[in-house]
Amino acid sequence: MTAGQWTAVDDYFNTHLLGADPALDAAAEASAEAGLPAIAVAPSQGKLLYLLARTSRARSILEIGTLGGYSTIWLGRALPSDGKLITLEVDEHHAEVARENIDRAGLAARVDIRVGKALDTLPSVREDSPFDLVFIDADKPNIAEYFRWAVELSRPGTVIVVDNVVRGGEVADAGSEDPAVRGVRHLIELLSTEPRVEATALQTVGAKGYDGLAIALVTG
Ligand SMILES: C[S@@+](CC[C@H](N)C(=O)[O-])C[C@H]1O[C@@H](n2cnc3c(N)ncnc32)[C@H](O)[C@@H]1O
Ligand SMILES: [Mg+2]
Repeated sequence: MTAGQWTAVDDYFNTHLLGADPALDAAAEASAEAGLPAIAVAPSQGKLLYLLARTSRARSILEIGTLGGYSTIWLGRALPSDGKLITLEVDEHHAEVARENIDRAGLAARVDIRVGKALDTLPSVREDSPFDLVFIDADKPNIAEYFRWAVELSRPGTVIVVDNVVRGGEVADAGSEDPAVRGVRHLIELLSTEPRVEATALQTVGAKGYDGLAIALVTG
């Protein structure tokens, strides 16, 4: 299997299962033009988030790591018109680009972007909890701490999704000194010992390369 094949299969699935999407295409283009890094979820992963939110009938969503709002738009679309999504972003420029993208997608009324380090802004979202779905996609060294917060802000039935847990396969290396790998390994340890969740993790390939995500259900 080559990266070319992964991309071809992604293109094939996306053409048939996702179709044209002017608002998301515009968000991706505006983000690239504004100089944001190309680290948003892939379209098929965005749709997975959307489907998970629909499946769990989410009315309130918390996202950690907004970038240009690409995943925010997917998640925001899954909400009913009176639903709410809070997204946390440290970079004011990213947040500004996201605001425009989310506005263009017609979701401004449902989405609240809070700027600051997530560990500083998370206490402020306690009053909006419990959330029905939490998507963690920010800096990886703090990923376990974000997961702890996600569980605190959940109820039984909440779905927690954590992106980018494979780190090019290095996650299996117990000796890695990469802070992102160590952060993810800390998360996996927490997932295996936290009695209030059941979890799994999946490796993924596609146009955006090799990576993976963890999914947890809060059970107690
Ligand atoms: C991978 S990107 C998010 C991609 C986005 N979820 C998507 O798929 O469209 C990670 C984002 O987290 C932000 N970030 C990094 N450290 C952060 C922190 N301590 N608190 C909040 N956001 C942070 C970065 O600025 C960046 O915009
Ligand atoms: Mg990600």
